[in-house]
Amino acid sequence: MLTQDQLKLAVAQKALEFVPDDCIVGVGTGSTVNLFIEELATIKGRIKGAVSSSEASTARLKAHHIPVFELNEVEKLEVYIDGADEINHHLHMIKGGGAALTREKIVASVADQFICIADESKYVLKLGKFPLPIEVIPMARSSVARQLVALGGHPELRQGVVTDNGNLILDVHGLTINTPVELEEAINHIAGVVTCGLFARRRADVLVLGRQDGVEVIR
Ligand SMILES: O=C(CO)[C@H](O)[C@H](O)COP(=O)(O)O
Repeated sequence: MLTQDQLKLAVAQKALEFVPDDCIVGVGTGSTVNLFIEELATIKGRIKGAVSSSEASTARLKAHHIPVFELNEVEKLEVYIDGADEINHHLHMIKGGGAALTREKIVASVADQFICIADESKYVLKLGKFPLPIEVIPMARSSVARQLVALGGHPELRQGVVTDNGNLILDVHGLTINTPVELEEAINHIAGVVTCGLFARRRADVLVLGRQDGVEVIR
């Protein structure tokens, strides 16, 4: 029986197959991506560098002497590699467990291919068991929370967390997510919401899924 960490390592290693030579790689955030950064360091001679989605990933990339580019210096990325908190068979995701959702969504938006790396515990029939993270401008915390309650959710302020952008995270429990694209748009239209952790409009293109019987690639 492989542990969750062993499954994460297996998908982090497999993800190298999706990294083209001479490219700048979009790099996500989280424990699975941390393992991917270790793997990326072993092939750093064949890439130009990375665009990072968080201060935490930037620090890890730099510690491995992988050049980190500002997104503003780069027109597009061939590939963006990131984890997820939940992913369904449409490759819609919930992300933001590491509070990096806004920068993740921005970097993912300029990538040709979004490769999601995840262990099988993340693969779900229906999104929503994992509370939906939403990045909120601090002054709008209460007004946004009230509108999320009107949508059927139970928002909870993530204690002690300030995002890399200086904002807050509301974790919304109990939402029924029947139509992820529509819900993502509805939440993103609430004044004061910076980004919602649904990645449905820009879903993953490939899921590299770590299972007990091997790594499965789902497109
Ligand atoms: O969205 C994220 C960070 O904002 C991560 O991708 C997500 O939380 C999964 O993290 P982990 O690989 O540690 O399970």
